[in-house]
Amino acid sequence: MFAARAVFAAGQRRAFSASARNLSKVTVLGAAGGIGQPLSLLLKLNPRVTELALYDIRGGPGVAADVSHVNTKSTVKGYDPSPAGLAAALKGSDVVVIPAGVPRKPGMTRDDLFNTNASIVRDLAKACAESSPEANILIIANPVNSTVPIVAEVFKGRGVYNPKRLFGVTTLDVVRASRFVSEIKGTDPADEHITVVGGHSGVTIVPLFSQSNHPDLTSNAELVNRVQFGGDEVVKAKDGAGSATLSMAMAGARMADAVLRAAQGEKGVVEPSFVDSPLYKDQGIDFFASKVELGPNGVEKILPVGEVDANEQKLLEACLGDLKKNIAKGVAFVESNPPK
Ligand SMILES: NC(=O)C1=CN([C@@H]2O[C@H](COP(=O)(O)OP(=O)(O)OC[C@H]3O[C@@H](n4cnc5c(N)ncnc54)[C@H](O)[C@@H]3O)[C@@H](O)[C@H]2O)C=CC1
Ligand SMILES: O=C([O-])CC(=O)C(=O)O
Repeated sequence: MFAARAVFAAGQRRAFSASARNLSKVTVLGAAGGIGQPLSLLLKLNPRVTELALYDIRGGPGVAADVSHVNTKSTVKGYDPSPAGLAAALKGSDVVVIPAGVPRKPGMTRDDLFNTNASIVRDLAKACAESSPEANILIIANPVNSTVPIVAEVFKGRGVYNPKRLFGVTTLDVVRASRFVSEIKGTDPADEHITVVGGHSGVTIVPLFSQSNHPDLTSNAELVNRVQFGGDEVVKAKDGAGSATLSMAMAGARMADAVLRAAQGEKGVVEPSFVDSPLYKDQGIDFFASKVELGPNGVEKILPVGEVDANEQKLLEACLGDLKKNIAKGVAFVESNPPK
């Protein structure tokens, strides 16, 4: 339970409103994968989850049987890999987390996953639009900069798009940034709150150290690079066996917990996320990751990027160019390959 306490502790100190709704079904699509399994375990340890629905094209019921023996109160059910199984897993869900999709191998960029993962995410989005149109949808599958716009387009096509309920999970970027800073400064990472904005790949990941406890780090190019390419470090070390799974499960569980805390009435819950955002719409960029205040209806408020220094301004410019292309690619995919 220590891990769960560490992941969920922040929320326990805050007050809940009287109208809090405390029943929460959470669905994991891709539950038998490298991320899906530890994520399902962490969700089973979260007392805010009352029903856990685990779906995968292979192995969902096995993971569910295993996790269901963990002695916390929530019920766990695994679903058959059929359209009916998927629909049942989604029905009545409050939060759907999607780590379904292939991971990188050394030498690949996240964009190299597009050809495989775009259609996986499109088809799962269609199922969500049909069976859980009002759920909060948390996208982990890469490339996040393109898969989130894919989900938005599918929902728009079905007339059920609610921009307040769609989240690209970028939590791992702030988790890494706070850990890497703590290693350099010899501090507790729990005290290091690093804002990371932009997107979730390479130069679209923009850490804003000028806004942190250590503004001097803004000129530390090695650190900036490590945050932007932290995923590559894991891909290289796993040497063909995939990408980050355990740290990602922790980050995904933290994001799901934040959404649940806000849904259950807690005020002032802020997490970073890649969302439909007004911040750079005037430049034709419809999605952007920044700090987001969560509420009972999903996105409550998108916080501005805030002041940045000259180094960060350059990073932001590089980010926006790539991001625009990644988003356009997702939108174009659904236009040319609509879900059946
Ligand atoms: N957002 C982020 O920060 C991060 C994202 N990722 C991404 O998460 C994704 C998953 O990574 P891993 O869990 O390591 O991969 P994995 O290959 O271990 O697991 C993926 C799972 O998805 C399942 N799956 C495939 N198609 C499916 C479908 N149509 N419906 C349901 N399940 C389906 C597979 O059977 C498998 O169990 C990758 O795209 C990876 O790049 C990974 C780390 C961080
Ligand atoms: O690097 C990858 O491919 C997986 C990922 O998104 C990350 O670890 O941040």
